[in-house]
Amino acid sequence: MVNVYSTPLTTRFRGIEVRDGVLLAGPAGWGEFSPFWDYDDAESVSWWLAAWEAAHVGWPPALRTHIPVNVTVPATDPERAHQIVLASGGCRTAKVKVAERGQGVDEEIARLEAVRDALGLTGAIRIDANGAWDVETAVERLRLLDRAAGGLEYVEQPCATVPELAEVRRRTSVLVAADESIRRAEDPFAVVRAQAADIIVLKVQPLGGVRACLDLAEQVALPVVVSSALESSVGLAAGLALAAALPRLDHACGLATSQLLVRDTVPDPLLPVDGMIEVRRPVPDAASLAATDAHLLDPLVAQRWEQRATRVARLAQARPASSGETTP
Ligand SMILES: O=C(O)CCC(=O)C1=CC=C[C@@H](O)[C@@H]1C(=O)O
Ligand SMILES: [Mg+2]
Repeated sequence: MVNVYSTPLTTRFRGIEVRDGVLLAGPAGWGEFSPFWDYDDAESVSWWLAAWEAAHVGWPPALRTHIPVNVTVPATDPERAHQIVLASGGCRTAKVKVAERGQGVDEEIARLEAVRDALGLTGAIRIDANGAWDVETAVERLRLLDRAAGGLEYVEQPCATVPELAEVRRRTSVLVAADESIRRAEDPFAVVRAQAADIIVLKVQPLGGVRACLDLAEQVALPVVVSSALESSVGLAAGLALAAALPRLDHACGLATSQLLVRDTVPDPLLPVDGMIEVRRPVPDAASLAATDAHLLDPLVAQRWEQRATRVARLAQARPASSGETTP
């Protein structure tokens, strides 16, 4: 039986209210395999490779001991957004979700004003539209939201496609970060060729592991923000390992998302203190595994994960290995 975890989220995020996934223990430590349910088996192979690397290979040496992180503010009302920032463990950067279906610009402005109020004048605010805007909407919204925030550090994935990102980047002074255009792209270098981004967001699981991300960062040669895929602390540790191993790290990382989970899979979750998370690798124990055990909470979900992990592991084994890679 594999370890399947499940936990409610404190606030609805990315359209989901529960986070679940598989935890693997191997000779190098624990790994997490938790592709969102909208990723099919083929797209989930890179998530499997990241978990396999964590459990069987381990990560390159850390160059730093603490990583500055952003608090992640879901598309919630201003009062709650304010509270989330104040309760963030001293984060000096906030990433605020915008472009939520059913919400309008007034709600976004109110959210950003509340976040600025909670952060004070010196904090940084970034926003993430998850590709929801067309170019005209992006240019217009950025003008309003930049003002409401008292200055934006950057906008993450304002539009869906690379040409659109490039056009937004040309037409606004707000810096543009690429997320989905890197992690879900056939060709992550299209962003570079089109000069479509100032910053790239790297997520360890969708990009196939810490080493794969380090290689990508080297080749892309743009500033990097390491962000989570909303994992439990077992998966977050891989993001921290990447942030710690990057030769350069100029921005806070999106790794404080254990704060969005009602329960974590380890007794000592990766949470910020003074806006930084310590680079370490927490280990699940019997109590934390039992408290999040999907076999007890939702046996059907546990079964779906076991089947999914088996299918995706098979696909991972069947794929041709790239040169120098340790294969599962
Ligand atoms: O970057 C952060 O602050 C936290 C992670 C985060 O925002 C995301 C994690 C996983 C899925 C995404 O919808 C979302 C993102 O788009 O960056
Ligand atoms: Mg994003």
